[in-house]
Amino acid sequence: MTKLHAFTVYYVKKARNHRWRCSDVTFWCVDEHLCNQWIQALKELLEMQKSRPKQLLVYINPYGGKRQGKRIYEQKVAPLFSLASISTDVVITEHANHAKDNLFEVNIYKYDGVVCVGGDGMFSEVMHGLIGRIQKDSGIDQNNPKASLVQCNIRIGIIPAGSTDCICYSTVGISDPVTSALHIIVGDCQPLDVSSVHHNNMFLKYSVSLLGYGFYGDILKDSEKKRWMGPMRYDYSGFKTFLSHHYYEGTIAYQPAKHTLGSPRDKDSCRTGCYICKKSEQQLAEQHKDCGLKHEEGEEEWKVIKGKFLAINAVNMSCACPRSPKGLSPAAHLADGSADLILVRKCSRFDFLRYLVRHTNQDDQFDFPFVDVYRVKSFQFTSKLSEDNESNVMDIGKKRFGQFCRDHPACCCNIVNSTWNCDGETLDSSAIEVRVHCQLMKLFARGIEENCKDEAAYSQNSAEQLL
Ligand SMILES: CCCCCCCCCCCCC/C=C/[C@@H](O)[C@H](COP(=O)(O)O)NC(C)=O
Ligand SMILES: Nc1ncnc2c1ncn2[C@@H]1O[C@H](COP(=O)(O)OP(=O)(O)O)[C@@H](O)[C@H]1O
Ligand SMILES: [Ca+2]
Repeated sequence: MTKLHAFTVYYVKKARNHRWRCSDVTFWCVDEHLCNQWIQALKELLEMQKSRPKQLLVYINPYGGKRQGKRIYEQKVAPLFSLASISTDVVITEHANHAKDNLFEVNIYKYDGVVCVGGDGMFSEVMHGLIGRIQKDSGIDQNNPKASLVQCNIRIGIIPAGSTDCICYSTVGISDPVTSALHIIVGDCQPLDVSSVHHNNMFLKYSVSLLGYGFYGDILKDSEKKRWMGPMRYDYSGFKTFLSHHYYEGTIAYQPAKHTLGSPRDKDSCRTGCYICKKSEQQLAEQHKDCGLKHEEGEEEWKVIKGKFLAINAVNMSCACPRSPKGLSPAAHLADGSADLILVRKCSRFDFLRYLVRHTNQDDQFDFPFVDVYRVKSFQFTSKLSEDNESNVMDIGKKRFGQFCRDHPACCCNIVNSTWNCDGETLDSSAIEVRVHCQLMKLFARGIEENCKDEAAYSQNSAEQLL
């Protein structure tokens, strides 16, 4: 009978398996003044949330994964952004490198973040654009492998719409567009280590997830020809590569990561608020403070390993994905300034299969005599082919390996090199120099949250956050 006044509050509701959903509740009352007071108070509270983005630059790869990027963004993400009063500039990419090139042209500083809708390859492109742009604007030469790179404070949000979506899964705990959109809206921030990859004093790429030679390099190379198959191409090429059972000879030199507290065989993994990553953040801040007195990194010890390898994988994060929920290195940290270097030596097909299967169950994939894992802050790799030509792996910077393969007689090229898979894109050189840059960039994420024991009680209590 009486006139009612109302307002609706939208909030995040946590569901199972790290999934977030948007829910709403409407409040009614008869007193108009009281209702307005509530609205005003809530608006002021929201205004105080300084970490929430107001303006975003969005890149959509319409051809990633199952080619659903545009639909996913328009139907699931854009309505949430507008509900949260976020304004967006949207670019639908027309070709590879469109997003990357665009980031060198636009005024990136007017945005609170960049969103990429696509897979790991698309994320990689946006990250290269953003990190490259910041270095350019700061006068840093990316070709110098020893350069101290400038941290990028413009956060990247990943709306998963690719094939593997390992970076999203490893930083959020699930590949789900709505969950990722909500992490962007509430303004989460997760720092991330980035590896730089050089060859011969020339910058090649950055990597945040997997740098893989041998098995994962060969899968990627074969699967690129099968793009029309969509995400299935990795199963097809994976099976084919497994049967081919190629191994590669080479030398690895690495510098152990002595600054971090963890080890790759730890039972605990990196979770929201991880103290090992916090410790690295403190060390980084101290380094920035007394940068004049910085100790020479190059002086520290190098360990050298020669051998025949089925796979060489360097991962900056666990690389968990729906295919392997605990990932390639379950105890790797998102932001500790180190990478886990996994060496799988020549072994039988059966043993290699046992190793692969352990990525999908609870057994320890490092507990094999032919698998070694090291936590490193930098490493170099040279294949046997290049080595025969040039001798000292420690001096790869001075030499010109690229020349060798092209000039080599065709007859030997069957036993040649594999290629590096760098976050889902192939590299042209096999000889590379890699260095981990602690927390070089930031994501709209908070790492994987600890599983709650009582999920039912959880969703009723503190788990809700105002939109
Ligand atoms: C019985 C056999 C079991 C096989 C389990 C093997 C574990 C699979 C672990 C995959 C780790 C993938 C790391 C992520 C790589 C992506 O950057 C890349 C590119 O992803 P994108 O296509 O851009 O989404 N994907 C691949 C397969 O190379
Ligand atoms: N419009 C486009 N046309 C063709 N390729 C594109 C386009 N936009 C982006 N790309 C490239 O597609 C590659 C793969 O995209 P990604 O979104 O990672 O999908 P997937 O996970 O299926 O590999 C990226 O390396 C990116 O550079
Ligand atoms: Ca790391």
